[in-house]
Amino acid sequence: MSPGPTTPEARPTTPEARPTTPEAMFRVTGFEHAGPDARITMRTGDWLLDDAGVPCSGALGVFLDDAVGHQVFTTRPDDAHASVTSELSIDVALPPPWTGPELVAQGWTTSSTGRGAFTQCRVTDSDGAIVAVVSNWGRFVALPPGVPVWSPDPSTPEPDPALRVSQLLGSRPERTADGAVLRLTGGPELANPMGIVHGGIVACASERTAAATLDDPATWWAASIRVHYLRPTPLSPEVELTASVVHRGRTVTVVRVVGGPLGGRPCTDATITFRTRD
Ligand SMILES: CC(C)(COP(=O)(O)OP(=O)(O)OC[C@H]1O[C@@H](n2cnc3c(N)ncnc32)[C@H](O)[C@@H]1OP(=O)(O)O)[C@@H](O)C(=O)NCCC(=O)NCCSC(=O)Cc1ccccc1
Repeated sequence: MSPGPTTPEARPTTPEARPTTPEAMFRVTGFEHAGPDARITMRTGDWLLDDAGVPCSGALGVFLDDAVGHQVFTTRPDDAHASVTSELSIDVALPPPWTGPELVAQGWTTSSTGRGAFTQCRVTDSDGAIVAVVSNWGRFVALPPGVPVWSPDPSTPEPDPALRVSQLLGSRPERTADGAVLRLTGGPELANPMGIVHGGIVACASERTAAATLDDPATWWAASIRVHYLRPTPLSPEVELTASVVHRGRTVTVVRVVGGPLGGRPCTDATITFRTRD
């Protein structure tokens, strides 16, 4: 069945009407490095909420991709190189909601080669409870001409704090006979500095698309999100994410989400595992 276009939202802008960034949308700040270790924070707020007002694991995508991705970036061989996420594994240890006002990711480099690094981080909430454990196979790539070396900009203005995940992504998934589909119309707010869709945005959109296949979403939470980034996801034409249910159990549901440009080759292949909230 071919779905119609998903419901578009107004594109998030900042109070100054400047385009925002994935980091500003999801309140990811405080990039700190001390030797081989990293510390990054995400404030909690409405940007963690789904349309029903329930916090969702996908909203952690940008934060967690940055936490492990920035760790790879800092080990790049020189300023002529950047890094990309090749495979991201997010294990969410604690069902949401998580205690705010902030979540803290502490990361490290587990191993590195000339091609990239395997990095990991552990995320805690403001009670000190472990929220997630994350791994990343990151790869060095030549920095495209004209792209400056990435430096997180804490001065980027943030959009309206009342905006929830689907409003920040700019669209909602639709359930289909086979699963669910989400179409990202793709603006600069979804991109990383290299102009491709941010890996954390793909992780978030994949989890949101997978959740749309659930019969009673409020009774489930995404306990793991694993994304293979097969090739860069371009911002245009629109990006289509298609979810299909691999297994629908009583307490565990596994959903596969494949993403890429509409009508084009797949760029990402994600597996999301939902568990019941009991
Ligand atoms: C490089 C590798 C990871 C591994 O590749 P392998 O499998 O060994 O390589 P293979 O040569 O077989 O090529 C396979 C396909 O890949 C394409 N391609 C390869 N190299 C390049 C290149 N340099 N540039 C452009 N395309 C390249 C290549 O043309 C081919 O596609 P085709 O068949 O022609 O259509 C690749 O899978 C890839 O780019 N994945 C996507 C990663 C991604 O988008 N991650 C998420 C965003 S990261 C993020 O947001 C984090 C962040 C946050 C904030 C700030 C900064 C960062």
